[in-house]
Amino acid sequence: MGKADIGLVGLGTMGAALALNIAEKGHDIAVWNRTPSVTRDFHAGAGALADRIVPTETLEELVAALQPPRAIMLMVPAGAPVDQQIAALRPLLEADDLIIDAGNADFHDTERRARAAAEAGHPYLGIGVSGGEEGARHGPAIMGGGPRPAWDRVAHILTAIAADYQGTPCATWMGEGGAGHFVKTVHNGIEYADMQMIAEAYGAMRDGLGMPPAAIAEVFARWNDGPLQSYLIEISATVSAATDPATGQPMLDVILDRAGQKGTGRWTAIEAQHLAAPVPAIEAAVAARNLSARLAERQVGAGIFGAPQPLAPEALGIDQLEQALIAGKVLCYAQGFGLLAMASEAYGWDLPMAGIARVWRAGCIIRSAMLNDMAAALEDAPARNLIFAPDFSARLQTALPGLRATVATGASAGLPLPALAAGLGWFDTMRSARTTANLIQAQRDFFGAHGFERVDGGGSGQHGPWAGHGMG
Ligand SMILES: NC(=O)C1=CN([C@@H]2O[C@H](COP(=O)(O)OP(=O)(O)OC[C@H]3O[C@@H](n4cnc5c(N)ncnc54)[C@H](OP(=O)(O)O)[C@@H]3O)[C@@H](O)[C@H]2O)C=CC1
Ligand SMILES: O=C(CO)[C@H](O)[C@H](O)COP(=O)(O)O
Repeated sequence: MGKADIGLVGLGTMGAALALNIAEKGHDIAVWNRTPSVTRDFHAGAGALADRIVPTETLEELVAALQPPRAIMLMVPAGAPVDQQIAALRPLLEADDLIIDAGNADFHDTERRARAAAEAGHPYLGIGVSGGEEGARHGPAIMGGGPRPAWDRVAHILTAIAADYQGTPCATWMGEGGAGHFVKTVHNGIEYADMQMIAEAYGAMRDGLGMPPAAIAEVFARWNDGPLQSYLIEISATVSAATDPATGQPMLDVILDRAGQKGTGRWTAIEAQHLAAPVPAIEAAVAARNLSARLAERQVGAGIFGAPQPLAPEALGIDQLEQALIAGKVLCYAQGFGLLAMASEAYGWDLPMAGIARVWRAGCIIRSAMLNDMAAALEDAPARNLIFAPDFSARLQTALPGLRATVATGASAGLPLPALAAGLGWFDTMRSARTTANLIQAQRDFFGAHGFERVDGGGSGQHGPWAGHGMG
């Protein structure tokens, strides 16, 4: 073999799968891992693809194995490991050699690294890759960010390895700097909300309707044949049907209810707050993961206040729950796309809103039938709130009664449905031509002389007849 087309650092779950995918698509790849035995084992297990893979044990060997101008992809944990790898590689590289961070990253880090690279005259890309191990192996969704010429240099490899949606590769350049990692972050924020809402429907079936996992699995499988068709509903059916080999119990019943998180949902909520973008369903999903971690405290709460009340079978129908999830899904995607639109404007990215929906149609964790219709709606009017697109306002009109019934019934019984309820609260505010923020303004003016605008005009900075009564 001559020099390899691309290099990869980090042969963990994602890196190993991506390397095999790249080799399978006919590109020679040189790989390096911090722990050399991992590289050796990976190469030994690569089967027929081993011929296209160059295992290396030092970064010098990795660099020497690559065709200049080189391109090296990092697939290591976010944060310090990425900075460490850039610092270790840069002195070994030539000016035009390209480093690509393909892991998840806080987009502020990507912006900082991209700035430093640009100042030194080096190309740098931050790309979001979604799809988990299976996606990385057979076709992920790829959200690129950084200088367009750098993207163009590797686009033929990235589009070759990406998922394919009816002939269109799910790999798109999103914009300069940290745009790709920002889009991936919001993807994950939506992922959190989508997963949480599905988990809430599971909770309503398990704790409200007293259904066993096998029956819940059948419901998820049925929903996956309808408007909710998606990877997350599909895998919810699969995991609900699984049995624990050790105990013979339903697998879900032996898994502790404490959810992990690596930080991307939290980044979404933080960025939304920075931009004053309202994404309460995503924030509720992040909070739900944080609450899940407080197991001992929740057990004290259960002891004092008691468990949720079971529901009578006629209190909540499975069809109503399905409608609740359809509405919830539209609402959390509308919030996510709203955040992307605000970020696009604030950071001057000109994000391709419909293109984002198109990239998410296959390969990624949030892939679903609905995304194709979202792409069409965003194509029509990229900055419009998704719930105002005729297709989605019609879906909401149909599904909202189910969401209202689910949230109301759940609240009466004490079933926690924080993301569905937050989605509904956002919707009901979005449809209020007059909210109650006039009272907030009066309160602010009373205690802090902050001023307000009047409905009959006169500009900002007007005051109520309570001047001098304020405390603040
Ligand atoms: N798992 C998933 O579903 C997805 C993960 N991602 C992102 O991909 C990236 C990799 O994740 P994943 O493959 O799951 O992680 P793994 O934990 O499976 O692998 C991590 C890899 O990074 C290496 N590594 C860890 N720390 C350092 C360091 N300080 N310096 C150099 N190498 C280091 C490890 O090497 P060693 O063998 O020596 O420990 C290993 O090869 C992360 O950014 C993650 O957020 C993105 C999409 C999906
Ligand atoms: O990026 C991903 C999927 O898109 C990773 O699987 C990520 O780790 C998921 O986030 P978390 O670990 O916080 O649940």
